[in-house]
Amino acid sequence: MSYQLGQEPIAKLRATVVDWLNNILPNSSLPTNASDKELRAYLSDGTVLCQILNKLRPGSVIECGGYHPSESRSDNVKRFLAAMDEMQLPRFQMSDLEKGSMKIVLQCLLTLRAHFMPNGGGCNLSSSSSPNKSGNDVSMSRKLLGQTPGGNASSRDEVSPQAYTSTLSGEDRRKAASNSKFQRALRSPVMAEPSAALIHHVGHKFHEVFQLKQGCYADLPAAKISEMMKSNSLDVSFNAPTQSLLSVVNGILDESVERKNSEIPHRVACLLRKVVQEIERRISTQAEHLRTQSNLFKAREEKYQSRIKVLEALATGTNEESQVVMNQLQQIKAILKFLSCFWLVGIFSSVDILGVIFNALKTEKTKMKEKKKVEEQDVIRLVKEKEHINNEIWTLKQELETARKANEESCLRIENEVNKTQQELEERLKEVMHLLTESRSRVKELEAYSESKDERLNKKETIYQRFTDFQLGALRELKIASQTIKQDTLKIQKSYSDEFLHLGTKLKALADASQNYYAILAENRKLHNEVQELKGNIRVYCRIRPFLPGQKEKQSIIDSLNEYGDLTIANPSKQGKDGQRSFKFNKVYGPEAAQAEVYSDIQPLIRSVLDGYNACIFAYGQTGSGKTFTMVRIAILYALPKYLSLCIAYSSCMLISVLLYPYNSYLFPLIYLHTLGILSTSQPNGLAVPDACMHPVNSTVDVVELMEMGLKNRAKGATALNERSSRSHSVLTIHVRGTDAKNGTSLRGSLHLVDLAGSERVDRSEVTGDRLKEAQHINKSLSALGDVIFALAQKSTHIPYRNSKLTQVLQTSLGGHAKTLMFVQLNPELSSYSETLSTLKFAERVSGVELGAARTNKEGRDVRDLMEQVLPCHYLSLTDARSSPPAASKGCMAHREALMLRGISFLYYFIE
Ligand SMILES: Nc1ncnc2c1ncn2[C@@H]1O[C@H](COP(=O)(O)OP(=O)(O)OP(=O)(O)O)[C@@H](O)[C@H]1O
Repeated sequence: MSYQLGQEPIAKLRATVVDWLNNILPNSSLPTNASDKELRAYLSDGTVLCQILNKLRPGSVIECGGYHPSESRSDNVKRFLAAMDEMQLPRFQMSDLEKGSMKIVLQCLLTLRAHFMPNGGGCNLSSSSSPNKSGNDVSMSRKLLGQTPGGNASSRDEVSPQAYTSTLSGEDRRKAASNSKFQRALRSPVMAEPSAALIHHVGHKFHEVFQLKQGCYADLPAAKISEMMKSNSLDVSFNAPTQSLLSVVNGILDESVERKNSEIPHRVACLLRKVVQEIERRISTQAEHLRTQSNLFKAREEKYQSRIKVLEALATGTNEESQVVMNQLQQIKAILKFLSCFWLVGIFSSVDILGVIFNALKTEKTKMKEKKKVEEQDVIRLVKEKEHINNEIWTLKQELETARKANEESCLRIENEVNKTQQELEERLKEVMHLLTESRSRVKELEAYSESKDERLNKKETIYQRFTDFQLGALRELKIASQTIKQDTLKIQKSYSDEFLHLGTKLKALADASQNYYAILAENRKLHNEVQELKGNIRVYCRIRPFLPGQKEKQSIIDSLNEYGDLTIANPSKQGKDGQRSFKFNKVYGPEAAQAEVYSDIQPLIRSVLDGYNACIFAYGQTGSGKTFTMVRIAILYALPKYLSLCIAYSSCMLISVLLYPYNSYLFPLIYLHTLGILSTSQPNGLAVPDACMHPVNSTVDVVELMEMGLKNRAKGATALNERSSRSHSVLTIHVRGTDAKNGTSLRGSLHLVDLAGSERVDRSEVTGDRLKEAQHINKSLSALGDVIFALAQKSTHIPYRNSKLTQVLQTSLGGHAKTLMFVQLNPELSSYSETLSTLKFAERVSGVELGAARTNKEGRDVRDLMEQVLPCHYLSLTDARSSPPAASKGCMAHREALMLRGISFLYYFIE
C-alpha cells in the first residue's frame, strides 16, 4: 500500500502535505507555500515526524526531545522509519530527508495520511478520491483493527486460518490466534464426532427432550442422555426441525446462564454437542448450497468489480466524469445489494428453521464477539503498551549501552588516574615520610637547641634579674646622686656665671694684651731685621713659581707657607711628618704673589744704593724656576726707571758699564766679542772688569735696548728642562755716584742684579757635548759660590772667592760691607722635589751668613780718582737734564735730597 504521485505537480502535493501537517499539528507554523528547503528544515530533526505518527497512532514512537543527551535528533527520524517499516508502509531513506528530492518524503507522508485517514484527513486531496487506493487502505486499517470490510463478521469462513494469519501481522495475528482458540474449543473431545449407532439411538429419545421445560436439562437422567448420545443417526431417525434443536441448545444455554456458575454438566454438554453437531451438519449442507450460490454471486461480483475498476480508471479524469462514474458505481452497488438480499431471502425461505438457530447462534456469537472485541481492544492496548515499553526498553538499553560504554571509559580513565595518582601519592608519601623523618630529627635538634637555649635564657634571665636589681639600686643611687649633682650644678652654675663675668673682664684685658703682643711682635720683627741688618746677614727671599699654563702635572710639593717666612714642603714618597721639611726665610712669596709686591719689599734696598750703599740681589734656583722672570723685571720695571728718573731729576750723569757675559771661564762683552779679564777684586767699588766698554743712554728705552742687545748675544741653549734656559750668569750692575752738596762728600753706590745660571743635575737635563761642558762649568761656579757661602757662614779666615769668575765678581757683594739679598726661586712641581730640597738647603745656609754691617761709600778725592782709574767709564751728559735739583722734600728723603747725584752707571754683564 503506497501513495502514487501520478501527474500531480510537486508544489501542489507539498501544499497538501503542509496543509495536512498544519491541521493535525496545532503548533505547526509552516506557511502554506513553504518551499522544499523550509519543509526539509521543518522535518529534518524527526520530531515532527514522530509527533505525526503519535497523533495518528498514539504511543507509536517515542519522541526524542531531549530525553537523553547521547541521543541525537536524527534518532527521531530513525524511529519514525522503523515504525513505518513495522506498519509495512513505504518509507523514505535518511538521505532523502537530508538532500535531494523531497518527492519520496512527500509520497511517504501522503501514504501515511491515506493509511490513517482514508477520507482525506480533513483536507481535499485529489489522490484521496481514488476509491481503489482508499479501499485498500481502509481494508488494511480495518484488518489492523480486527474488522472485516463487511462490517461485523469476519471472513474466516472463506480463508484458511493459516493463510489468514500469515497475511496479518502483529495485532491481526493476535486476533487470529484468539479466534483459533475458539475453534479449538469447538473441536474439543466433548464435541468429537459421535458414532452412527449413538445418533440412531438418540433419535427417538429427542422427542422427550424437546418436551422438556426449561431448567430440566440438568435433571435428565444420565442413562437417557447416554442413550441419546449413543444414537448415530440423529439426523436420519429423528426429523426434528432445526428450530427444536436450536431451542434445546438455547434451553441448555439459558439454564447454564441461570445457574450462575456457568457450568454445564458433562452429559448435558454431550447432548448439546450432539444437537449442535446436528445443526452443523444441516448448516454445512446449507452452506454447500450457499457456496454454490456464492460462487455464482462471486462470479457476478467479479464481473461488476472489473466494471468498477474500469469506471475508477475513468474517474481519475475530470471531477465531473468522476461524479458520473460514482453515481453509476452506487447504482451498481445497489443492484449488488439487492441481488444479495434476494439471494439471502431465497435461502431463508428454504431453511427457516436453520435461520432461527442461526439467529440464536448469531446472537450468542455477537455477544462473544463483543466480549472478544473488548478483550481484543485490551490486547491491542496491552500490545501498544508493550510496544511502548519495548521502545522504552530499547531506548533505555541504548542509553544503558552508551552509559555503560561511557562508564567503562570513565572507569578506565579513572583507573588510570587512580593509578597515576596512587603512584604520585606513593612518591609524595615517600617524600613526606622522608620529610617527616627529617622534620622529626630537626624537631629533636630544635628541641635540644630550644632546651639549651631555655637553659641559657633562664641563666641570662637570672643574670639580667640580678643585673636589673643591681641597676635599679644603682639607679636609685644615681637619682640621689643626680639630685645632689643638680644642686651642685646649680651652685656651680651660679659660681660659673660669676666667674664668666670675671673672665670677660680678664678676656678684655687679654685682648688688650694680645694687641700689645702683636705690636710688640711687629716691633720685635723690626728689631730682628735691624739686628740682622746690623749683623749684615744675607737676606733670603723665597719665591715659588706658579704652575705654567699647559702643564699637566699639578701636584705641588709646597705644603704650607706664611707671611712670617715659614715654608714647609712635603715629600710625596714619605707620609706624615717624615715627609715634611720646614724652612725659615725672611720672606716667602707664594705662586700668586705679584711682581709689585716683591718690588715693594726690595724697594728700601734699591733706594739705599742712593745713600751710598753697595747692594747685591741675586737669584738662585734650578733652571726654569723663574730667576730671570724675577730679576729682569725688577731691573727693567723698577730699578732702572727709578735711577734714571732720579738722574734726570737732578741733572746728573749716568755711568753705564759695558755689558759682559761670562762663558766657560771667560768674560765676554756682549757687544764686542772679545775676552775681558778681571783685574783686582780688592777695589772699593768691587768692580774689577777691565776693558769694559760704556754705552751712552738717554732714557729707559736706551737702557732696555742695550739690555736686549746683550740678552740676544747671551749664550743660550735649549735644555730639556727650560727651552729658553740661559747658559750663563747674567750680572747687571748699576753704579750711582753723587756728591753731598753740604760737605762735598762724594757718595757712591752700586747695585748688582745677578741672574745666576740654573742649577741643575746633569743627568736630569740630558745634555751632551758643548751643553754638557756648559753645565759642568755652571755647576762648578755655583759650587764655588756654595763654597764661598759655606766659608762665610763658618766665618772662615779664607774665603775662596778666586775659585770662579762668579765669586770674583760677587766678592764685594758677599764679602764687603754690602747689603745682599738672595731670591731663592722654587719650582713647585713634584718631579723637582729633590732639586727644590737642595736649593732650599743651600738657601738656608746662605741665610746664616753674616757679612757684617753695611757701610756707605763716602770717599775723598783720592778714592774717586782711583775709582776713575780703575773703571774706564764714560760720562754721559744728559742734555735734557734739569738745571736745578728739585726742591727739598720732607721726611726721610731730606738726606738724599741733600745729595747731588752726579751720575748713575750701569754695568751689565754675564759671568760664569
Ligand atoms: N712668578 C712667575 N709668574 C709667572 N710666570 C713665571 C714666574 N716665574 C717664572 N715664570 C715663567 O717661568 C718660565 C721660566 O722662567 P725663567 O726663564 O725666568 O726661569 P730661569 O730660572 O731663569 O731659568 P734658567 O735658569 O734656565 O735661565 C718663564 O716662562 C717665565 O715666564
